[in-house]
Amino acid sequence: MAATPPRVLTIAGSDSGGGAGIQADLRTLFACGVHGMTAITAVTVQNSLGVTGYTEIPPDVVAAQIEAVASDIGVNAAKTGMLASAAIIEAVAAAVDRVDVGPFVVDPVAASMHGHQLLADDALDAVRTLLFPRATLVTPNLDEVRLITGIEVRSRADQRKAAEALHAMGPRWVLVKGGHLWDDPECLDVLYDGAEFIELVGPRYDVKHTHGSGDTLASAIASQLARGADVPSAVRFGKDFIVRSVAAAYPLGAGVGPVSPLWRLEG
Ligand SMILES: Nc1ncnc2c1ncn2[C@@H]1O[C@H](COP(=O)(O)OP(=O)(O)OP(=O)(O)O)[C@@H](O)[C@H]1O
Ligand SMILES: Cc1ncc(CO)c(N)n1
Repeated sequence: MAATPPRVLTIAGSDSGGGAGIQADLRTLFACGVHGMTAITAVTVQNSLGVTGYTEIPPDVVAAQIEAVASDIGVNAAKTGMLASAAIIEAVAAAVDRVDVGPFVVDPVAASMHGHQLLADDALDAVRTLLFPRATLVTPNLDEVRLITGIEVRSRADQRKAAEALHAMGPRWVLVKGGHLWDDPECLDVLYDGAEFIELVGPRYDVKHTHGSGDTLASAIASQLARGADVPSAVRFGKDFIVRSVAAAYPLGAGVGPVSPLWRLEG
């Protein structure tokens, strides 16, 4: 019998195309050698061309999934993805107050990469006031930064300004991802704890297939937090992991294919 691996809970939506959401999270957690568990918040109808609809899971069922795994299996770290509505965010915040989920990574997913909305407009305030103060780390992309802070990031200096504004909302650490800073020849993610900026620089690959990159990064980070790593070490691991996963991305369907953690399982 093998030892029980670290356990990570993802609180997120299902992507029927298998590229992002819960499916990307479980794939990444598996490749990172931890046990993945799920609290599903919504079921999206999605393929490589985009999202054509979704249905939300009742908030009490989302909370019950979190409590069921925490009370029996135990959670060494948790991450959130698509949360869909203010009511689901309220249920998640209340649940993580009731049970111990360990370090809590909040990826404030607002839209799919095709621009389809995955979070109700009136849920932004709940993200700011209920999720961020509970977060060990928040990992917004630049569109989410604009929605949450009103700051339009156009440069690396703007990324730092945005990190300060986000940190003032209460998370312990902020990671402002620079994937959408299209003019930057590199992909720079800025990590901030209220005192020090840490720059994580990676190559920018000229690939179309980057579906699920945010989910893969946040799950890889959570896998290391579950092993007891500190946040800068976990984020450095995550950055290396996503760079290799973008390099291993593959085409799928007629649209955008997923990044892939399969490189970690090969040879
Ligand atoms: N073309 C690329 N080449 C290398 N790294 C990339 C590329 N695009 C994004 N990344 C990296 O992937 C991670 C996710 O970044 P991004 O800003 O794209 O997040 P996201 O928009 O939340 O992702 P998603 O595509 O899942 O919505 C970051 O570490 C970013 O630097
Ligand atoms: C379910 C789901 N979560 C997250 C994203 C963002 O990548 C997506 N496209 N779909």
